[in-house]
Amino acid sequence: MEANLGHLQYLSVRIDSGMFVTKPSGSVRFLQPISDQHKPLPLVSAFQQPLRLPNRCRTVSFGASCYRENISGLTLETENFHPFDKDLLLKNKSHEVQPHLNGRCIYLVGMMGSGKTTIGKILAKELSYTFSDSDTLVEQEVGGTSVAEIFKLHGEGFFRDKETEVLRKLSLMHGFVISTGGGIVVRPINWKYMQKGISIWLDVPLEALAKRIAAVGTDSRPLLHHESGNAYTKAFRRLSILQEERGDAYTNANAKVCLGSLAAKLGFSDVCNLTPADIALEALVQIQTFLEQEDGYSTS
Ligand SMILES: Nc1ncnc2c1ncn2[C@@H]1O[C@H](COP(=O)(O)OP(=O)(O)O)[C@@H](O)[C@H]1O
Ligand SMILES: O=C(O)C1=C[C@@H](OP(=O)(O)O)[C@@H](O)[C@H](O)C1
Repeated sequence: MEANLGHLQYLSVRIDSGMFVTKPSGSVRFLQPISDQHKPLPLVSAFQQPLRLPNRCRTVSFGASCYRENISGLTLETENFHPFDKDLLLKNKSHEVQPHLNGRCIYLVGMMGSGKTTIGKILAKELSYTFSDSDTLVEQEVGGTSVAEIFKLHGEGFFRDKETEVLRKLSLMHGFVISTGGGIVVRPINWKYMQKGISIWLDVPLEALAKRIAAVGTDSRPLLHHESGNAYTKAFRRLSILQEERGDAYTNANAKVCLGSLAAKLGFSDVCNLTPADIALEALVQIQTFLEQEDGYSTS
């Protein structure tokens, strides 16, 4: 059962206060079916209002006004809850999605700095999958040589061949969340391997990518390392060119998390306000939508 949280809402339902959490879309989600077995309070009305705190943490105050009719006269009780627990939301969503994956691997694709590693690790933990990183596997294949060194010593073509070989091996595996290198999308053969699993594109605005990369430096990302200028400007300039060159290769992914749309949905003016947990949750929602379309299953 869901009720929209966009405005002050009045509900007229019988609920047990321990049975709901809020969804990032701004709706209330009941964790269990509501039934008389749970001995709920006879709830006459309830209201809730999303609050924006100065530290950007979203919380929801849920006021419940309950009239108990079994006592002589009416008793009014009002409580406030803070049910916005992202860990719980993530856990619930991954429990919903996990059985429908049938062990299929999840491939995260996106530009450098889009958060494939950060989000991939969260997804792997929540889905009880193993996290892997295609760049790390390439480095291992080349005797522990870093990606930057591989580019310097052998060139990009050599790196791309190793990347494809690593992907071929991964495509035979089950139960992995894989953070891929940003350029993996350019070779059609790589898509053939990724189609064994489910691919999800983290679509992040260039400004945010450049900010993140400027913060950590370009040493480990050889394709961004030549330009002059300050770290943000050179990252932004080079990322724009790469994005242009890659065209719409990322759109081959089965599902997409668009950070711009997600921020708007959650009421943020800037994608920088989105936490990795927000993004991981949205990734699971998008994977679920893909699976529903693919298999016709529904969790609702
Ligand atoms: N949602 C986020 N908000 C802020 N910084 C992030 C977010 N996701 C990732 N980062 C930071 O951006 C940088 C690149 O992230 P990473 O996960 O390594 O990206 P990728 O694997 O796609 O290259 C890291 O320093 C990481 O901490
Ligand atoms: O976009 C690219 O072509 C690359 C992205 C890098 O991975 P990340 O996306 O993990 O930074 C790495 O594979 C290599 O530096 C090339």
